[in-house]
Amino acid sequence: MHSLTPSSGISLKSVRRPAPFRLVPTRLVTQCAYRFDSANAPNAAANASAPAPAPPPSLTNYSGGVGRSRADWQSSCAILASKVVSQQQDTKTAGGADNLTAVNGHKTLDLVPIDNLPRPLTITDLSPAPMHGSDLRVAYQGVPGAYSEAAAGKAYPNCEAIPCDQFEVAFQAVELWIADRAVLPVENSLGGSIHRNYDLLLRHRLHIVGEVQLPVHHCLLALPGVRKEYLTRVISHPQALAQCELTLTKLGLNVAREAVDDTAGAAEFVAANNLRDTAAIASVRAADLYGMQILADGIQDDSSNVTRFVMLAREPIIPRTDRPFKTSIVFAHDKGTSVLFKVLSAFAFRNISLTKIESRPHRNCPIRLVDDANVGTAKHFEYMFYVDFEASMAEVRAQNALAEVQEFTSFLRVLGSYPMDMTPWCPSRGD
Ligand SMILES: O=C(O)C(=O)C[C@]1(C(=O)O)C=C[C@@H](O)C=C1
Repeated sequence: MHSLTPSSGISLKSVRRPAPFRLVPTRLVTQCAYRFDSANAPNAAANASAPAPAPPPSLTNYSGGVGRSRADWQSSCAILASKVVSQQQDTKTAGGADNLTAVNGHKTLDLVPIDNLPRPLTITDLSPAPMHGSDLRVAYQGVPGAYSEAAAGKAYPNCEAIPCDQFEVAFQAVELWIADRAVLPVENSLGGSIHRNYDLLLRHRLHIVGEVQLPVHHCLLALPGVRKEYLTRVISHPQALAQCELTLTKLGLNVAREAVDDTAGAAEFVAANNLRDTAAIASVRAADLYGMQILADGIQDDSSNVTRFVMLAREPIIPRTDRPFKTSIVFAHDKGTSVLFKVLSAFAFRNISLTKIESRPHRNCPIRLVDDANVGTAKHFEYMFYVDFEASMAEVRAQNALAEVQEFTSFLRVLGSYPMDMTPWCPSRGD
């Protein structure tokens, strides 16, 4: 896939927008608050699939460890935040406590956490996490005009949307306290699951705190004056290309399809490079932002094209029973798929509906060999199973179902228990 980030050498100076965040690779894993997270249990597959990373170099002298208390966590994040490189921050004064304070918004952070002693709680430790409103910083993958930005706005009206060049960066932005939430696509009604984000949900320790379903209305965008006949290439996010596959053919476009990082980034790329033979599939907002002409409107293969996004936070929300909730879990068993029926029965017996099941390769143990002296060796694939079910973790039936599931699984983690998106159905529009 092409990357359209400024690092690809393409000058985007003509388009004025905040540059997406890019982070230096670093990993930090928080502790999971859910009772059913067996990641810390001996032999847990989670440990195999998401091993606690060695502390990054700047933390190697930090004998207090990471994640033992909220205060430790904040200090660690402050240090890790100093590793953040963004184009925005490059222009600011480099290094120093002031810089970190600006990034994290915690004026009282002690940035030299040398000793083992627990740090006293401060008033900032006790303040509740922001929920809605203009102060909330929400990370998304893509550039302004991406559907993920629209999803962030739907989930948290008036939030400050923070563009990130990769999904992984959006996770890290929350872990490093640069953002309060991340909003990430997990599945589309036409294109299916966004597998990368399932894998990242497991690798990182953020919690799903909500979901939004966004009608996705695609347009074919080209530079002003360009006609369809001039086109030799259409570029967009692979999901968007997949969602418009049939319509592109129906439009009689004999063009190469090329995948890039995000839809709006595709529009920006065409505009910034004055490409008259290339169209982008993106939103109406992207057309406005990057001065593109709409050659065809509503080109998704199905008018009810919807993408489901999840909202992620450092802390889980407290599950409730006064409104419809969904719970997302991931589990594995070292005896392969034979456990699946038992797990599904645990929900069926309690009348709990499953809304989604997804399997992904078990990264640490992808193949299981079963030797039969007479016949040879069977090579079975091993999986992580992701299940969404319609119940809140505050409900006894959900707790009992998971207690039963835990008996059959070598690893079980609750990714989040959160309110379902119950907004009235309104099919895809161009706004
Ligand atoms: O490229 C974008 O605009 C995105 O927000 C990403 C994304 C995706 O990953 O599926 C989101 C919604 C649409 O389904 C198409 C693309």
